[in-house]
Amino acid sequence: MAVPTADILPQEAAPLPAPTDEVVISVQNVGKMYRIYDQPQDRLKHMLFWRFGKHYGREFWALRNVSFEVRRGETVGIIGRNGSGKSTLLQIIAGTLAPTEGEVRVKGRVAALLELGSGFNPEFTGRENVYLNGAILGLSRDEIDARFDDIAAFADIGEFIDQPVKVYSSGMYARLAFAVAVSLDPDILIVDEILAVGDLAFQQRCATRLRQLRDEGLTLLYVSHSPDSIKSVCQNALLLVEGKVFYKGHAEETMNKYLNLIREETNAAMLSKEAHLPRYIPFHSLAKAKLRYGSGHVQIERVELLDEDGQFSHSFRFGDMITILVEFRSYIEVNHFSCSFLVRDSTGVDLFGTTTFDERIEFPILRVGNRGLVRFKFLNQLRIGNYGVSVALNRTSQRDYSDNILFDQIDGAAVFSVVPDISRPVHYKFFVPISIDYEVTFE
Ligand SMILES: Nc1ncnc2c1ncn2[C@@H]1O[C@H](COP(=O)(O)OP(=O)(O)OP(=O)(O)O)[C@@H](O)[C@H]1O
Repeated sequence: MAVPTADILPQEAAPLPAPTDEVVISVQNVGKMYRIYDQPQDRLKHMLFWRFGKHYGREFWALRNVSFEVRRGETVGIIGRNGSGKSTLLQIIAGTLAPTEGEVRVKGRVAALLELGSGFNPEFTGRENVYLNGAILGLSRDEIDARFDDIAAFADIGEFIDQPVKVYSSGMYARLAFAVAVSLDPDILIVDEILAVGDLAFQQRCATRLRQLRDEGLTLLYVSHSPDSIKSVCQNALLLVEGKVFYKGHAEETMNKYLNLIREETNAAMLSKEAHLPRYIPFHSLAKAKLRYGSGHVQIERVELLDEDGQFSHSFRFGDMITILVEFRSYIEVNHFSCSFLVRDSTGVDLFGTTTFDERIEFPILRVGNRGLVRFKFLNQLRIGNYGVSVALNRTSQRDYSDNILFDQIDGAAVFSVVPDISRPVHYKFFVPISIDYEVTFE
């Protein structure tokens, strides 16, 4: 078997180049208002009479009081529910939409991959659009000539490059748009969901390219609905809720806030069906954990990592048995209790884990004041690196999780590292036991 060469081996996330202090995007108190008309004739009336101070229709603020700064070399993900204002914000920063109020300042050459249909002239061929976009970004014909083959190779759309863009499928369009944007050396790249339309191989190529550009110091704004995709590409992230910045921080923290928000909404809906339960019990123990959420009806009291000898440890080798110990206490009576864990890599991407419910373990009914513990034991098959463990307590009895209540979840409840063991290299993210069989024919 060919041994993978070092350059294709995934490395432990190298420290990213620190963003400089230079602010390249400054968004100050930005708001975007749309007027919503209940009757079609109100639009006309508004156009005719607003000058005289008479307004028709309702104001709807897609964005309001949005302020933040992005430094050169920073990679910022933007997440939020449908309609939270992500695309509006990107369009305002890209300069294709004017804000109703506030100010945006952008320094440097910007390439924007916004929604399908923007950026290319549909009547021109792919080739002509490449030259058009290059010219808009300030490149000379020679400079574009020098890059054209790379762009065509990355887009990989064959003879369609000489067809008008209007006959492209959405995937082809996205391929060419991405290839053009990343090949023209922008200082700032703005990417909306557009990548989601390409096939999986293309999405992976895009993600690899974005990481490469990020490591070379590109400033990136990246909208996606996938927390994992944001965590793997961005250092920091913004969470938009109803047109406002709800949180800005490290990408993993922001994604946790986002998932938390969704879980809290689901929890509130679920708890409202169970009128006998208090809505929320304040956390008593481990309460300082930063990324903790849930209803508090059952609470995590302690999380420890143990080695084979039952000793506390935060450092393991390949092949070691690791035990995650979770102690909990119940503040209500609970039927269908379940405990789960999840291991994440150093960029926050979820790797593996399970729930006692999925493993078909049935707990007795917990009574008020009951304490208990769960030990998850697994053989460490991870490569060298740092890992975080999230732990959660739930109520679940349905296979589709439709009655799920999240009692308590602590992200990063424990951390550990896997240290080198030269006798057993692990080339990719983790190893799974593999049986190998071979045949050699001798002539
Ligand atoms: N031209 C418009 N007129 C009226 N309302 C609009 C207009 N464009 C956008 N909106 C509204 O502004 C809000 C924000 O829209 P936007 O497309 O920015 O959200 P988003 O977070 O990108 O959503 P998604 O995840 O669905 O793409 C939505 O409620 C949308 O309906």
